[in-house]
Amino acid sequence: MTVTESLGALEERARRRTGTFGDGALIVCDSLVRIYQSEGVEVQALQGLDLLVESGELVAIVGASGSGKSTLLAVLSGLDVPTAGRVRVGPWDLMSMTARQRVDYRRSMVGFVWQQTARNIVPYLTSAENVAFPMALAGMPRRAREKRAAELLDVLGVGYCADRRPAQMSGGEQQRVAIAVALANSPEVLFADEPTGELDTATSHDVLEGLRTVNRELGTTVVVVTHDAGVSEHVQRTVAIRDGRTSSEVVRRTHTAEDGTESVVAEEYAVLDRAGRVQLPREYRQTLDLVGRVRLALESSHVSVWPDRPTPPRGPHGPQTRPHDEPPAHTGRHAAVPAPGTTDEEAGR
Ligand SMILES: Nc1ncnc2c1ncn2[C@@H]1O[C@H](COP(=O)(O)OP(=O)(O)OP(=O)(O)O)[C@@H](O)[C@H]1O
Repeated sequence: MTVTESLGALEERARRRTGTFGDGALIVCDSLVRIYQSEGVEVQALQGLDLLVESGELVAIVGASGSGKSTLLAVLSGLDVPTAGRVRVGPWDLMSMTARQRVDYRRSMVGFVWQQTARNIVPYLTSAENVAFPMALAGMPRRAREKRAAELLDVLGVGYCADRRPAQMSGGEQQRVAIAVALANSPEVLFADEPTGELDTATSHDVLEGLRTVNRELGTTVVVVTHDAGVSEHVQRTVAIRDGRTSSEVVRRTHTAEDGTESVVAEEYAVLDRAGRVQLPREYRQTLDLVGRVRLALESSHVSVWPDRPTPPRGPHGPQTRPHDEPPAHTGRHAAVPAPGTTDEEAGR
């Protein structure tokens, strides 16, 4: 098959592609924008953020202070409404929910663990009573809620804390009890906002492992927002947010060698957003001196990016074959970035 034929086949496939962004995903954030007005100044906390989370995933969202993590979680938890975009969690459209639906969503679909333990658990109740409390509000009979509270505390490895009040437990134990409280009414999704923010490294490890156990054993989808760089060891996928957009992802997979030995392989990806934008890592840009504009070339299996430097003349006296480190001659498939004529409207934004 020639390169031209193969590109034609790719283009035909692209034309046939249908469906809405995020079909089938449990959580869909599509071009989310959140603008705050503060003393006459506009702050764009989310700048067209795209994110998909599948049912059953354990995902960490990381990013520097101010990158938009808490804003995203406030939107996903139904506490805040974005300025523009589309956001759906399961069957719930978070852009158009009524106040009543928002309460139902927060009671039945999602659970929360916050950084401040005092926000998660009531100080004068024991751990077992704390976990049973949301079940009592939901009308579950006493025996059933006592049984479920004991089971959840066991799953989180804090069964021995059942009769203790928060002041009689360490910060890590309190956060694991908080996870059990959040799971009391069997939410499909658990959101955790900096759950290890006030903990030391060893205790943080226990809390993150608690989230992993919940994901594995109860099948709950977990989204954890954190500064904690060590989090990627505990999750399948780490999504990095920069300037209110997803910028890169690290995916961890278990690789089984021919002799049966298993190892975990972490691969880093750049994120291609809905408008086709991708952020090149700084070290790539510096190494190849990519500044201002670059040339793109569509190949049969990949896209290459070339520095914008003059290429040697071609023709009867020029090189007949293309050296390995030069872009191919212009075929109409090259473009400066952004691609000429590609407006935001055309990109569907
Ligand atoms: N209520 C608000 N009013 C005005 N600006 C806000 C408000 N909330 C957040 N911002 C701004 O939006 C941007 C994103 O904030 P956000 O709290 O989402 O970031 P973050 O990544 O969670 O940061 P941190 O890790 O420090 O909590 C920041 O510039 C912040 O100052």
